[in-house]
Amino acid sequence: MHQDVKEILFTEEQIQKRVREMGAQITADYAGKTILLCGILKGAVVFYTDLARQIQVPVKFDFMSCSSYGSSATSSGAVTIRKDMDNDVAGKDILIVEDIIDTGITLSYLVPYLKDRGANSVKLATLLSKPSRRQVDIHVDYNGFEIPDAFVVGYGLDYDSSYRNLPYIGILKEEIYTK
Ligand SMILES: O=P(O)(O)OC[C@H]1O[C@H](OP(=O)(O)OP(=O)(O)O)[C@H](O)[C@@H]1O
Ligand code: HPA
Ligand SMILES: [Mg+2]
Repeated sequence: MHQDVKEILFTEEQIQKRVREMGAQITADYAGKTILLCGILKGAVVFYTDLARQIQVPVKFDFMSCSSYGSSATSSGAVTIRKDMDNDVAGKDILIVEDIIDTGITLSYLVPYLKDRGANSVKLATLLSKPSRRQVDIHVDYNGFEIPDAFVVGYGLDYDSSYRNLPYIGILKEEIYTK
């Protein structure tokens, strides 16, 4: 285990099992359709590539970049779009893929943004959810795990751009982000 990690919440095996279940559910729900998978850079990348390979209806890949955390452990509250999708979203069935929903500020900004541009449907797949921290009420269609109010890293999730490549999800030691 990495020395900055206090506790492992989900092992590689537990994550893979849950991602397979989510892929099966999405495959069943989208039968006969093509999904435009919109990954939110950068945290979602690891989950995105695993989830996409568990979905058995046609998918197209696309990404957006919009950041609110920067190099902090708390949300700035302001969402800025750094990179938009390349595809025209009108008439498409979009599945937004996120690593985590925390305050809900990022997703509550993105969903109306895409719906207003004429998407046929916009659904959400998040690997993690921290319900105790929610500031905006938002419906998540597919969620992997609910987690307690702790800052987590690994499997794509970072603190100040580090730890994204850890294969598990762990709680970061408080002394790392309070110093
Ligand atoms: O529900 P919220 O409180 O809005 O938090 C969730 C968002 O914060 C993180 O992104 P971040 O801004 O850290 O960018 P990153 O994915 O590049 O790390 C995470 O990947 C989500 O996009
Ligand atoms: O717990 C978290 N870890 C990493 N990034 C995050 N963005 C929102 N919450 C978190
Ligand atoms: Mg981040």
